[in-house]
Amino acid sequence: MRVLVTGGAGYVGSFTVRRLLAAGHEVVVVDNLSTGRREAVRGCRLHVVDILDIASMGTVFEEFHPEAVIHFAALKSSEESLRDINTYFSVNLTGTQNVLALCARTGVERFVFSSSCAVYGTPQICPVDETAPVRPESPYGETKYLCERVIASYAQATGMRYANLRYFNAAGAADDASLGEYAGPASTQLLPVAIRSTLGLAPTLRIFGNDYPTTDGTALRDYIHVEDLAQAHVRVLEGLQKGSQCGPVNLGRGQPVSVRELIDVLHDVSGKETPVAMAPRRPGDPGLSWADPSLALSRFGWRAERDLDHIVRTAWNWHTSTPASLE
Ligand SMILES: O=c1ccn([C@@H]2O[C@H](COP(=O)(O)OP(=O)(O)O[C@H]3O[C@H](CO)[C@H](O)[C@H](O)[C@H]3O)[C@@H](O)[C@H]2O)c(=O)[nH]1
Repeated sequence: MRVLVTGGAGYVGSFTVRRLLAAGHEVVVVDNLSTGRREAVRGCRLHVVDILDIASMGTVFEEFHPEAVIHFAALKSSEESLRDINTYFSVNLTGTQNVLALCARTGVERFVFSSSCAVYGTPQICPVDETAPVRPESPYGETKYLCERVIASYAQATGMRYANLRYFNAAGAADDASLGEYAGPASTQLLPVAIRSTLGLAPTLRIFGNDYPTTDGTALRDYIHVEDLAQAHVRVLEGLQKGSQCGPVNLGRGQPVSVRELIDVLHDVSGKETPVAMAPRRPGDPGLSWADPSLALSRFGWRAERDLDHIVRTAWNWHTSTPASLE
């Protein structure tokens, strides 16, 4: 298949591109390199174009004539979105509308969207499945849900097949440390922040909240290895080709892990102590959020294969062997 990947120089995007190429697909990447890295794209063409620049995007679509689009390009911090609502709606929503308009114009048949568990906000029941009410708690989560709706409308009008993949907490790196996340000092994600503190590159790791209704009082999340996420994109894309049609699909391991547990595994992997201090809950953070991933298994035969130890070990190896990943 000819697959156009927006945001293919980013974290999950670059792993997905690598797997698409390995599966024999023809891939073109569009990325404005605002957070993505040129060096993360190997073996296919990279167009440095912004999804808000519809004229340049149109040229790429007309030259390449993709049969499928995987759309990653977006801003992804709930916290930042509270401070910059306009930019989030512009990049995430208007950007997605631009991509969809071009898909409709050029007859793209399959569309896979990078959505988020943020659409659920604080789930009332965990594990949360795709029938749960949608209640985003940040402009970021709101944009992801609105994009899902716009995609459904386009699909209804054009017959395009689609899937909205709701990721839980993406983490980890390649087994051979050849690819991973670039998590600069502004990153707020638990694992890179914890690794930074463990290496003495940042002050004490603050644990946001120890009064949640969990066994150790810290918040529960569903960490999923980036290679498993990448594999899911390829599986879903190929599944859509065979005729299955789908709206939202959770991508998680279905295993709740507390902040404390993750720090303990990091200790086992690194052999070092992570300096920690308790801090108040972070505003907007759900205490508990983990997936029921059974729909991805029944519809697409996909399930996560890598465990928490693998996630933490590959992240540690990547960040310690690639210091630029933390700069
Ligand atoms: O320094 C830190 C950073 C995080 N945490 C805790 O660790 C857990 C995970 O936090 P992350 O920031 O790693 O992840 P979130 O679950 O907050 O965010 C994830 O889900 C969001 C949607 O809700 C977005 O999709 C985001 O990109 C994705 O990383 C949370 O309980 C958080 O409070 C800490 O205790 N200390």
